[in-house]
Amino acid sequence: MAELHFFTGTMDSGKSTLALQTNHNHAARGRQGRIFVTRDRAGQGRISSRLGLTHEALEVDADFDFWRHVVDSLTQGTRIDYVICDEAQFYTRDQVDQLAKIVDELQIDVFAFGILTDFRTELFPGSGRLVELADRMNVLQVEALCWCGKRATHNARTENGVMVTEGEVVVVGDVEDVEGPEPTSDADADVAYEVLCRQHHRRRLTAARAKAVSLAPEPLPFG
Ligand SMILES: Nc1ncnc2c1ncn2[C@@H]1O[C@H](COP(=O)(O)OP(=O)(O)O)[C@@H](O)[C@H]1O
Ligand SMILES: Cc1cn([C@H]2C[C@H](O)[C@@H](COP(=O)(O)O)O2)c(=O)[nH]c1=O
Repeated sequence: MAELHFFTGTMDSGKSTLALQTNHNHAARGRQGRIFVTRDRAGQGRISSRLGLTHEALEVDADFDFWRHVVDSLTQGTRIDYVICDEAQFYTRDQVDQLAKIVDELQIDVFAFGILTDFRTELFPGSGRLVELADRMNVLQVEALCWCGKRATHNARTENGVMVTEGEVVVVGDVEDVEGPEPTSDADADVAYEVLCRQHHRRRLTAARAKAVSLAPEPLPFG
């Protein structure tokens, strides 16, 4: 029986790597796959992993109809045994419904990969629908870590090095090196991401801020 699989984890937890490994393992056994992505950091029509692997993929926009695309391909005689979907958090709820229909009606396996929540800790619509519909939901085994050493569970956004909790939901970007940039006050905000444990996300305590706080001089013992 075909299944709808949803693999999730924070940013930088290895989802794109696993997507490309999954594709490799199926293709190595002669299965024919279709690979889809939307708004990868590497640009249009590519899946890229921080381990250096990249693969071309079909770019999905908000109007793309997975069901139509797969049915048309099959009608034209193209074989499709499985479908890989990266950055699935950006898909619409309707698109995730189409993926479920592909599994149920066409018996094609779908492997979707994406982050669960945005920088405000709210579910992305596509990920929410995947949680609702997936046959199997898998949390990545390679844990990304907060600067404190605990498992990172949340994706924080920084602008000019300062954590923010308001703004556009979709801003393509990457995780900074652990300490992050020095805070600046440029008009054009430099957007980056950092993975944190829940406690440090709640307290808005990024690696850079934790370092600044720990280096602050002790208050003088007045009075
Ligand atoms: N230089 C490196 N050496 C070993 N592993 C690395 C290196 N750089 C990145 N990685 C691994 O790649 C993971 C990120 O993979 P990626 O597929 O890009 O993540 P995601 O798609 O979840 O954002 C990191 O968690 C880490 O395990
Ligand atoms: C938290 C959050 C992330 N994004 C963007 C940033 C990246 O381009 C992708 C996640 O990619 P990854 O392969 O999992 O690292 O999502 C966003 O647009 N909005 C957010 O709130």
